[in-house]
Amino acid sequence: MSNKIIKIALLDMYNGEPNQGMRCIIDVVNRFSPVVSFKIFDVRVKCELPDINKFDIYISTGGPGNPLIGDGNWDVKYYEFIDSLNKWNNENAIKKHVLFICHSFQMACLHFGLATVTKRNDTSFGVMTIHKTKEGLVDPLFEGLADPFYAIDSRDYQVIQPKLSIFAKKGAKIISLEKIRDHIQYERAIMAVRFTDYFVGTQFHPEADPISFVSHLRNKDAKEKIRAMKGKRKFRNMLEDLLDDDKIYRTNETLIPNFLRIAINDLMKTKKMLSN
Ligand SMILES: NC(=O)CC[C@H](N)C(=O)O
Repeated sequence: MSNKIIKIALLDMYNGEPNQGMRCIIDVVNRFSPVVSFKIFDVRVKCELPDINKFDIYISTGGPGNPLIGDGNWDVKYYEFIDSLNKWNNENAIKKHVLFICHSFQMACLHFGLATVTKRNDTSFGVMTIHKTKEGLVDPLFEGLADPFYAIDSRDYQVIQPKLSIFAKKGAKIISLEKIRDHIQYERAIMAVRFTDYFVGTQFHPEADPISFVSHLRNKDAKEKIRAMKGKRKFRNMLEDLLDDDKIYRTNETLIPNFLRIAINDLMKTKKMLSN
């Protein structure tokens, strides 16, 4: 493995299915290539998980299917792995920073007992507005993003019914929420959680770039499905949103870079302190 100072593990949760997420995450991580190197772990197909002694930063991706169900093997190991990172952070000065995206975010919320995960009535797919909570307004993950900001959402499941007493007990915070939906009976889903100072997760896809979205829509069936779901006008508006500098481009250029910058600064500081 390379000698670059900071080592990143990418936990591929895509179960071998074609996706845009990995390419986008690698693209963002490569913007930090002077100081970081990365390695990919195929969690669901090969049950691969990194050795926590060897990596500083972890990005756990989105993925297909029901987040409540694993195969009894990779999911058990994955949860044990999260526990071992948490334990590490409680016992060591040099911290492990983790970003959980979409499927991984849902699994982390379940694992920490913070909320309920249910299937939505319909798929959520497209450019969405994401609303910061009061705590989200001051969270460094969102620095440089407006309120609301825009992100790509792609999911059938939702994290709802937060158990606020468990949030309080663990010091976790809801930092963003879904837009207010048309029908009043729907609760707004949780779109991002700060689990600890070092673990944070988003329901949406902060790695997505406009090209990845358009590539997805080159599949005719996918395109027709989304167009039928949204109606022609909303579909066209969504395509226009992709071109705006301050929407998907802004989120792609801001959120994961914030996460990485915060983690790298913290690691450099503590590693230097300990070597003095
Ligand atoms: N893009 C994703 O990671 C989707 C997460 C989950 N499989 C869902 O459908 O809600």
